Amino acid sequence: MSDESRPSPAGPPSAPAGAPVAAVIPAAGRGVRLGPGAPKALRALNGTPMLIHAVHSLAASRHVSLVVVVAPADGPTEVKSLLDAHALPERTDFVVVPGGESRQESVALGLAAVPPEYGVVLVHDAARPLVPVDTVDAVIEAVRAGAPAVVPALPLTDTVKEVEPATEPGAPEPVVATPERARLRAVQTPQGFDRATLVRAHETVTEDVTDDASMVEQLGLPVVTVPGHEEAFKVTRPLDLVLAEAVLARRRLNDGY
Ligand SMILES: Nc1ccn([C@@H]2O[C@H](COP(=O)(O)OP(=O)(O)OP(=O)(O)O)[C@@H](O)[C@H]2O)c(=O)n1
Ligand SMILES: C[C@](O)(CO)[C@H](O)COP(=O)(O)O
Repeated sequence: MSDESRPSPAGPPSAPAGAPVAAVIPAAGRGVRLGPGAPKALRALNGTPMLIHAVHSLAASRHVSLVVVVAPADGPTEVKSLLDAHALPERTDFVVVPGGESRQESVALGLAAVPPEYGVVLVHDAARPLVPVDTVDAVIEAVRAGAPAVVPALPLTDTVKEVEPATEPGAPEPVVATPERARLRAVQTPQGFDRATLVRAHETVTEDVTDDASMVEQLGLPVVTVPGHEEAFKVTRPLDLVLAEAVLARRRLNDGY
């Protein structure tokens, strides 16, 4: 454990009280599941790039004083111009770094650009552009209260089956088990961390994972949930673009966003 963490002889490492908060936004993915086009984070939602919506959502929290955007490997200049072209809160600093081949690598590159004084680090998918600020703040509050890792989570509405994956696309897959749905959660971002814990997780875990919190689980440290939000959904497939634009239209009607 690094000296940056709060001394905690009896418990897990935790962020120093009142530690400043940085957000790392991985935005370097191609968006293959969305279909052909520009990198997903640069595609427009109601005329504004998804990434700009995501940056606004994180910078809306008065606790977030640094945002590190992890751009497509060949796109930092374009992303810097995009950030310059949009009005963003003056109390927040913005940094852009090039991303890697996988989400995990991109997060590690973004994390390396966070100065050590930021004791709390959020990792937020650019592909979740509409996360409400209350969700962001709930994650920050739980990390500041002493949890080394916090994830926003929602109960599932579908029943989930474990299968023996087919080797050919579309082939029937034998069902192996039906996990008890009441014990399952779908997790979202931002995921929040004591900075030293996240750095250690990225230094230690080398296998592929699909979220950062699972790396902390592998260290044997506790990860806790806070309530997620249905508007924090991930834009993954084309129908998600329709939903995101509908959410924006509803917000515009309700509060002029
Ligand atoms: N090499 C990568 C891959 C993904 N991401 C980011 O990680 C987040 C979650 O990934 P996902 O939704 O899977 O995005 P893509 O990898 O772009 O999607 P796909 O798998 O459909 O290509 C996105 O904000 C994406 O930009 C990243 O920064 N670097
Ligand atoms: C991190 C994440 O958004 C949590 O649900 C998710 O695991 C990212 O998955 P993806 O397949 O890389 O989009």
